[in-house]
Amino acid sequence: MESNMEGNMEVHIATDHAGMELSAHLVSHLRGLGYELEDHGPREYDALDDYPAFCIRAAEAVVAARTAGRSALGIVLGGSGNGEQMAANKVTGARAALAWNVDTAVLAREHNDANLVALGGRQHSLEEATTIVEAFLRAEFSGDERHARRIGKIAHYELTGEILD
Ligand SMILES: O=C[C@H](O)[C@H](O)[C@H](O)COP(=O)(O)O
Repeated sequence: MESNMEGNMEVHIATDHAGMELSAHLVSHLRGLGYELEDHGPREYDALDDYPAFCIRAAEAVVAARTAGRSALGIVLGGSGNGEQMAANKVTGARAALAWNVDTAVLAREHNDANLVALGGRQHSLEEATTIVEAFLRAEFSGDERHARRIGKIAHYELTGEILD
């Protein structure tokens, strides 16, 4: 049974240069709250770095942990969060949602069972982004049949190429 209790939750984080300040802040803040943080980089600031590898590695780690039965969520950061979300969503089993306020973050968990959140570091203050991320990590999937059914249709297409109406 998954639990979103801080002490029981792996959080995989990745960014590019545009989200590095936010990433460093979140790593330290979330560790302080008791989350088990794994930082997928980058290690050093490089204004010409490319987000796909960092985000794909974080998404792979989230999917692997959840497949192994562990509680895990991911955070991918960039200037807008757009490309980071796209990259993470190329990993089979990843459901990365771009959140821009607390509501979209909570709905991503409650309705879409998102396992990663994407955020734009250039779109929020550190405080606002932290509030959004915390809301995402604390929210839970509702489990409602209609939401599970819709997520199932996405997964079915991902795995088979068949579109279910
Ligand atoms: O979707 C992509 C992200 O927002 C990137 O962080 C952004 O494109 C990086 O922009 P730049 O290379 O101009 O710093």
